[in-house]
Amino acid sequence: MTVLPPIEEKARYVERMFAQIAPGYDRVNRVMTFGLDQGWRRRVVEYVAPPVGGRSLDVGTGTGDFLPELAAWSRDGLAVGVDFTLPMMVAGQPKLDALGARSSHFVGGDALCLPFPDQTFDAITTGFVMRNVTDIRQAFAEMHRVARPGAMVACLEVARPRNPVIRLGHRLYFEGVVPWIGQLLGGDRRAYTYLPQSARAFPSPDRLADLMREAGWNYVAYRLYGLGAVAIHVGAKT
Ligand SMILES: C[S@@+](CC[C@H](N)C(=O)[O-])C[C@H]1O[C@@H](n2cnc3c(N)ncnc32)[C@H](O)[C@@H]1O
Repeated sequence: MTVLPPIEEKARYVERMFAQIAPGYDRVNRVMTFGLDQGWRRRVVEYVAPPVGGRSLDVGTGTGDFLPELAAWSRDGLAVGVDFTLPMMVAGQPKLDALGARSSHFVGGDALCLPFPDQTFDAITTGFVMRNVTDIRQAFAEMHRVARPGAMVACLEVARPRNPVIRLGHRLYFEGVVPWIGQLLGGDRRAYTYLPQSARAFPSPDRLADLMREAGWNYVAYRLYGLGAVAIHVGAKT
């Protein structure tokens, strides 16, 4: 049975879902990915290489898992996480407090209409967000608008392994086990049923690369990680 909402209800559905799972979100992520998710995020930040003193942006930041790494790279610069689900950012606030950095901030806002002027950021990241937006091309176009010339974007998202055996194992795990992990550790089976279903409906890595190009990004390329279960796409604003 599908739990995917109709497109016109998707944004509201997504916001409500993440508000509900916010307190257990990080815990479920670590368990569900066997602790690999933080390594993938570090790799994403390496790809965009925020310059010292520069400004970086994480779109759909959730609990702000990218922000400590972005802040570490830009040191006395600025790291901003934008999201439209307030409880996710509230759950992540202790991470920013622990940084003790005045230069990391959460901002409420929509990825499809970012609340920043043109050419503001030197580096842009986004992780596990594009599956949830109603218009992927528009989200990448907004990132392109707020990027300075020379800035890089990197996008971490789920993918479906190409090897048929791994693909089958991945499907059994993702569709059979993950919802139960979500129920046990996050208290919400439905949200973790949405996850594999939204992943199935998500464009292939090649198609996602095309959408980035159509949104204005140049030198778009991607690499697969986690036996092909996730992809990191990168692009540059020239
Ligand atoms: C799966 S979480 C990912 C959080 C974080 N990026 C990470 O790596 O863990 C997806 C996040 O995207 C946010 N999101 C989805 N659509 C959005 C939109 N249109 N504008 C802003 N945030 C959005 C959700 O609120 C949620 O916090």
